[in-house]
Amino acid sequence: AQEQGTSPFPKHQETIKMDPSDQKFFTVIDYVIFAVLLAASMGIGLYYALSGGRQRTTQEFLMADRSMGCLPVSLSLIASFQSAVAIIGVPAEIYTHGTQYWFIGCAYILGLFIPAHIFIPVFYRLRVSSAYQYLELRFSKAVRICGTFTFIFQMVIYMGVCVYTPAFALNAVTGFELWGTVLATGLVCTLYTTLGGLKAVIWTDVFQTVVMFAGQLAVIVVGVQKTGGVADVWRKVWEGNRISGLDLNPDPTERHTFWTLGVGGVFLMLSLYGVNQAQVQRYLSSRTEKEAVRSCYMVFPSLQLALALSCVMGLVMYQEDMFIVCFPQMVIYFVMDMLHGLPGLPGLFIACLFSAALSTISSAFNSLATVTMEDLIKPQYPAMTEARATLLSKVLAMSYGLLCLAMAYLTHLMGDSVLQVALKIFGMVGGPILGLFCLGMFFPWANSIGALVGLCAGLVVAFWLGIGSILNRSTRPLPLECGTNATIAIQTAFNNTTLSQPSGLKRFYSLSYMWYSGFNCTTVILIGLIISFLTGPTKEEDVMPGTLYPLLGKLFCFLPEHLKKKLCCVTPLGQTVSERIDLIAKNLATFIYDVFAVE
Ligand SMILES: O=C(O)CCCC[C@@H]1SC[C@@H]2NC(=O)N[C@@H]21
Ligand code: NA
Repeated sequence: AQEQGTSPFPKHQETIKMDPSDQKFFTVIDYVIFAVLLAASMGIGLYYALSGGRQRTTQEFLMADRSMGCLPVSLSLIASFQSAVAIIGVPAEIYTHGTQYWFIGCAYILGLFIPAHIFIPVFYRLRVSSAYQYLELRFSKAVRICGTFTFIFQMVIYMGVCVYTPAFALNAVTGFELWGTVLATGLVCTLYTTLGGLKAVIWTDVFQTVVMFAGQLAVIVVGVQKTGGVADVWRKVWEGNRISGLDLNPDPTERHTFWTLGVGGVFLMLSLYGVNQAQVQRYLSSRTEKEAVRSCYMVFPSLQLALALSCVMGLVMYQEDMFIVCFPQMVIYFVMDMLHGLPGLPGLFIACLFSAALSTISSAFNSLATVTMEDLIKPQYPAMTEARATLLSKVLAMSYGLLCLAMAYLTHLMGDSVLQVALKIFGMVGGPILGLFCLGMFFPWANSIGALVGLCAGLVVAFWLGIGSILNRSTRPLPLECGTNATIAIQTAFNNTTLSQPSGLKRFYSLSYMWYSGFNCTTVILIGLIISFLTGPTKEEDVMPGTLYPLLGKLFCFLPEHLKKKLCCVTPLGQTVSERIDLIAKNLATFIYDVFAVE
């Protein structure tokens, strides 16, 4: 095959393992492009380490001096949760299950509108550095600590998946050195995050997002051009009935429908773009609240573009009639097959893959260092000097970097579809955290005990559901196209035996993973409210001003005033904390004056 200059991949190959000896994939220029990506990221890190305040304060290292504009913040918001998992996992999803997943784009409307008008104003006016400080202001220190540890748990696992995915996929197809890549990526990322702080993380995210879009676009252009044009791609895709229509099936155990993606996806988006520290930190690093809201709006078009690029990539792949086993590596297999012989393009795609990974794990490192510093260490050592605090933050970023490499190895053992693993993590852990914040912001009666018990119960139910679904996975048949002729025969036989509709607990376990965020968020709120009412609900006037959002007041705006007053809080969000404190101080002063004056 090499002689004829055709693709080095045999067609209809049963196994995908390529002979790693033929390193013909990468010419020198490809390695150069990959090296340039790492060097440029490193350069930005060094620039911010040696310029501005030279990262001497935690305000600069962790909050970028709250001086950022909406453009870099919005691109950084995209990059934080658009990793190699999406670049590899979404095309694989479209290839194997059709375009149903694209409907998650409908969740982006409310998924960004609600953060822009509810979560950002509350967090911004409280002038916190970490989202979990809100939990202490609204509830208690214990709730804040539990929220922080839950977030750390979620991001550490997610980081491992993000580092491991590109390296493992590349190694499986091209023999690209696995642990060398994991080490190189992890170290470069740890270095520029530790040296340059949030400013470096945001500006490398901007650069890496551009590389990410460029790489995906290149693959699509070459793919369409090789097929002979858009019309041919469309015809093949249509014939292979990859274009799935609007599936309005209300069954919550149906994996992907308009409801699980369009509605369940809203809760997933809120858990990420509403209350996840990585995103909240970016909102808080904006120079004004308006700038933060604008950056949230600007995320919408770029997120739709990112979704469209990865979905179209899955469709372009489909025109190849190669039957290969479906797993994340297949995308690399397809891309390497297609870009073969075009010097520089395989390198560009590798750079795209690692840009996606680097931009996500650097955001994870930085947000983990921030919450560890702000929520766990500073409250214990209030007298710590700024210099020591900044040094400690850098040590934390470094240690999270090394921990992430260890997590990468753990991912090796997971094996599920990486997109599913990532979304399940968000659902199982991000969902309860979202519930905790909603409990605090929308329900004034919620108290600390209710919040604590609600969070713990929510996590227990979430893990019961998540692990139960893995253990009880009725070996759902792989879609037909993903196998060789032999497996297709078996699948057809299997499909004919109508799967007995699971009942009871089995039905619970087969809940679509896209509903995990919504389900777990609701569990935390319900249990939190029940416990709060049982242990004495908080009175609205006792709640720290600025930590409530009158959602219920707005939802029930049609109710008569006296009912509304009783039923839900109507504290106008407009009052900033300082105004409310002044009001309380003035009332207190008058009260004291009255007392003594009488004397
Ligand atoms: O790419 C990843 O690392 C995680 C998978 C995508 C996470 C969610 S899906 C909806 C939203 N759109 C994105 O691009 N990321 C988030
Ligand atoms: Na990313």
